Amino acid sequence: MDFVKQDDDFLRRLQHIELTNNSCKSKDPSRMAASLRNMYAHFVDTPLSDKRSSMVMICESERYLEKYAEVIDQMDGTGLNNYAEAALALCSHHKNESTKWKTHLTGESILRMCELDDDEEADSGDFDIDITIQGLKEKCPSNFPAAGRKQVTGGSTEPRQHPGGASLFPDSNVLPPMNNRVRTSDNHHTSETLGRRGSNPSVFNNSTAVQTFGRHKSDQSPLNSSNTPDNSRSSMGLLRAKAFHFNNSESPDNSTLLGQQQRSNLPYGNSDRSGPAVPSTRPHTAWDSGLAVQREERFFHSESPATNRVMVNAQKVGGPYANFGQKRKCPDQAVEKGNRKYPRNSFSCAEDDEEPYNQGPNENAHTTPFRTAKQQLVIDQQKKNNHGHGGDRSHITGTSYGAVKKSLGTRRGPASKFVPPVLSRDSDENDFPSEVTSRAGAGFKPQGPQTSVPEEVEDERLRGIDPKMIELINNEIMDHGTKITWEDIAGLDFAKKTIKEIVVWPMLRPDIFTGLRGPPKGLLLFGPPGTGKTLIGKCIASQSKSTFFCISASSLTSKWVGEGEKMVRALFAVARVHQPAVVFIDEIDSLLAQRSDTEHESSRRIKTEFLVQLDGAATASEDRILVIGATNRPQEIDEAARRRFVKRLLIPLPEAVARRQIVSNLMSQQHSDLGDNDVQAICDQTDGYSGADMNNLCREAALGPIRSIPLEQIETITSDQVRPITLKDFQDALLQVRASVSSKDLQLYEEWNHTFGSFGH
Ligand SMILES: Nc1ncnc2c1ncn2[C@@H]1O[C@H](COP(=O)(O)OP(=O)(O)OP(=O)(O)O)[C@@H](O)[C@H]1O
Repeated sequence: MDFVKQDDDFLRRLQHIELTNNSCKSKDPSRMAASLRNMYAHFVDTPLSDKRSSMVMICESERYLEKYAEVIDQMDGTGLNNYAEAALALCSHHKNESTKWKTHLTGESILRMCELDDDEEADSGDFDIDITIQGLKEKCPSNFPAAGRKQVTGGSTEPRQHPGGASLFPDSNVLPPMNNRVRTSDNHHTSETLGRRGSNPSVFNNSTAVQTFGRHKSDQSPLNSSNTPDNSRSSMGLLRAKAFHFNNSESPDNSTLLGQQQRSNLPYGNSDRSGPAVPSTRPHTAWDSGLAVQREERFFHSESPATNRVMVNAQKVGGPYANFGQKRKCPDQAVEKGNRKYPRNSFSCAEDDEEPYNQGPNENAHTTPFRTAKQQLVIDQQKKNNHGHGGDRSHITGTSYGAVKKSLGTRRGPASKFVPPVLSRDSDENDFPSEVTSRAGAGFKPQGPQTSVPEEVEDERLRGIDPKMIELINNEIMDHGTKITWEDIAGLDFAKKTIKEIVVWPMLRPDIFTGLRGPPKGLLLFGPPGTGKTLIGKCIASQSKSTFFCISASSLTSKWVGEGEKMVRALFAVARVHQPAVVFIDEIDSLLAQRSDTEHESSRRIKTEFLVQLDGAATASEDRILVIGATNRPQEIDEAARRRFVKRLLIPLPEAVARRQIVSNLMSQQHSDLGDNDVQAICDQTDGYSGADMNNLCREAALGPIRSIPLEQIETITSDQVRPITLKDFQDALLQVRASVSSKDLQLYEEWNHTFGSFGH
């Protein structure tokens, strides 16, 4: 930065910016407006004799500009925030929400930008651009050779000669189509003026080039503002992709110039040409960052008549994205019409065409409020989310309820797609995207904009329950996984038999199982982790044709602090509506832990509510709700709660037969050459493995054939060329996957089972 310090002029300008910044802090709108204009004029009016120094000036100025954004953003309705943000965007490449960005501009990137632009210019289509150099407006034919039309030496006012000898700019009033800009080679600045064809030439008393957009009316330079120190204005040659337009005219006519100009002269600005538009106030996207060419289009008007209209346009002049004062077009259209392909994320289709912020000043610029990039981002995000859910669900606050990601009662494993067989509202599903209905399952009724309250609210039993919670339960806690059969659960014969007798049959035939034969309302499954407790819960729901609600107790206590008991109440209420129902509560020990002095008040309330609900489910004989608690730490459960789980079943580690079944089941879905002896060998070596451990072992072994594929073939090899899984793969996998349950823990389960369990063997 030393060379900057030597640059007195630069320092003077920085000082001025600093002063201006201070005056901005006065928060006086009129003073601020004037200050900003002056600041901006200094900012722009730099004798850009050196690319690097101007670049550094931009970098140095950025923090002041960011301050502007902060100060001015607090002032709604002044329009000045546009100004600051636009100026900020000049430096920040749209990263004006961050304080830690670094400019993309480097000496190299700037030079590269010019070269790349040269290439792009050769490709771009025909369109018209007025060129103004030193007050001379000339024209260039679109078919003029690139080399010829790009170089204008010395900022000379002499028309550039066509290689063939003809003047490039024979007639300033008749402007045939041309491509792109003219660059002055002495100062490396770019002259880009998008003027209206046939209009009077704009006057720039400076040999540096200026990039402007719009018709220059009444011989006014677009920078000819009374508020600017002089009429000499030079653009930031480095940032030639951006244009700054100062216009002091109060003529209403001028307010419409820019949009008109743009439509008539730019390739996609023309109404009969379609193409993707600049993603206006969107955050910086990657598609153009390599060129360091950003596009920003924005109009804003000061409320003060004395305040100039300022246009900031970061379009690349004549580039394929050029669009100004024009609604954006869907990129698909562009593809259809043979234009360039653009990253879809950079654009919005359909509904975006309705967005006002991208319209020209003669359209809605006066009536639509300006949005900052951040605001626009939030709006876009909301739109995206709403679309993803098949309707307006904005009534669900993402921070509290209805988060897209399933956060409660999440369980892993294949059963996550269980479809409850009880509810059938298939007719509604057809109207919604498949991902919505599949995610929410049969019990889910997507809501359109008009129906903000779930239909269950209509139910008497849901009176007083927060509709948001109801929806959360429907979407997040009600499980809609795949159907589980008893055969899917290896081993555990005693547990399966007991459950069928005391739970499934009574739920299937409530008319027979009445009175003393009535099913227990609480079932406790305890045992080592990964032994299939959740699997059993899902199987019960599936086989008893019940709706399955699965929630993790720790979520209730930790995530829903202060609302946990409401959640419990809502959960049981919804379960009552969806009878027969199975409420599976994993890690129930964390919900029903024994009382202690350190127990948190909210935890105590949740526990109390849960026991009340459990009692209610038990006493209301007509209710067919089964509560299944699962735990790895049964000894921690409060004795009052334990009493309510009248059946307590140990779900032990799978025996050899069960392990064998697990391996066989999983391998049957894979290409393997395991014989019976191999499977037996695997079972012999996996004593003490849980069902989940066996699952992991098989997964690890299944990766063996993939690992043996040479790296260079991994992209091309077909699936039938992958070798089968062998015993060797399992032996390797056994080194990776160990048993997760200790024998000491097993002993504890056995003891507790012996004391409290419903053991039958
Ligand atoms: N008996 C079993 N038969 C088949 N697969 C099993 C069995 N036990 C466990 N698994 C496998 O292990 C995975 C985890 O099982 P599950 O979640 O039901 O265990 P869990 O006992 O509920 O575990 P945790 O106590 O940690 O919650 C299942 O998805 C399944 O793939």
